[in-house]
Amino acid sequence: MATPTPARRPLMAGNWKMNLNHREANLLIQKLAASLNEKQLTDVETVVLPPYTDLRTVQTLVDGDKLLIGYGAQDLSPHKGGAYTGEISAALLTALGCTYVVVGHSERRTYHHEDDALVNAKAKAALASELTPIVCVGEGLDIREQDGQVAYVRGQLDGSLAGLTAEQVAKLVVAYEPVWAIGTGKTATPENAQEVCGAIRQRLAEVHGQETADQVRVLYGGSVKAANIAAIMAQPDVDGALVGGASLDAEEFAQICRFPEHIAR
Ligand SMILES: O=C(CO)COP(=O)(O)O
Repeated sequence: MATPTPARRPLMAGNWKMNLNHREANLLIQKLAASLNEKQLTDVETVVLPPYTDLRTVQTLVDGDKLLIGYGAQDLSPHKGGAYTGEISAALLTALGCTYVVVGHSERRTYHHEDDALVNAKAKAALASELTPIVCVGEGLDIREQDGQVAYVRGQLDGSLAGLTAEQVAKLVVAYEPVWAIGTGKTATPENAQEVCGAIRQRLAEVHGQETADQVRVLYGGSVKAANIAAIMAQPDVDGALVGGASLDAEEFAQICRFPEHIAR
């Protein structure tokens, strides 16, 4: 008899992007902590990804009040340290208690010309420091209009995860964020999300084996809100969400993290 697949714990990660200073971060974390009880924070892993300048504040709150809220950064340098003006290394992030880091967000790929090779180097730098990379992939509107999303995302995934062992892949998170759905209010349908998240898991299984693929959490991102999270989470290969705009409102993000209650209703 096949061993049952261990359940993947849902993960809701709030990408604040370039929003909220450290005082505003303080307020949002306090409100979030007040809106979610211990069971909710145990059932669904809740993570915030603030700007670098907020990380010390978030660390102080999380440590001081023993909050069950994880945190991390939105990017990191592929280099270990040294003369790289303006960059932040994995070691600087782990020193602040970060456990996650986003790599290859479409805004970095577009505005900073980051390619799969650089995303791959960043994922490796994160893993070498015990940080969990959230590796972002996703097609633009032109590719979606030609129905090329699956092939495109498979290519991005192969490039971004090149040279990683199955053991390393099992530890990371992949986020599927169709570029046309980011900040536009156009959410992919739950079926659109499942098609590509399922294809991501299938590709991971082809390269690293089914057992590894079954451990990887695959998130959907793009105009996720409290109103659409339950339908997205009902898809078998979607294990959570990478939330932008809606994560800046503590109550909205808390409602997203409480999605099992929306499903039960
Ligand atoms: O880019 C995103 C998260 O990383 C999605 O942003 P929105 O939720 O604002 O569409």
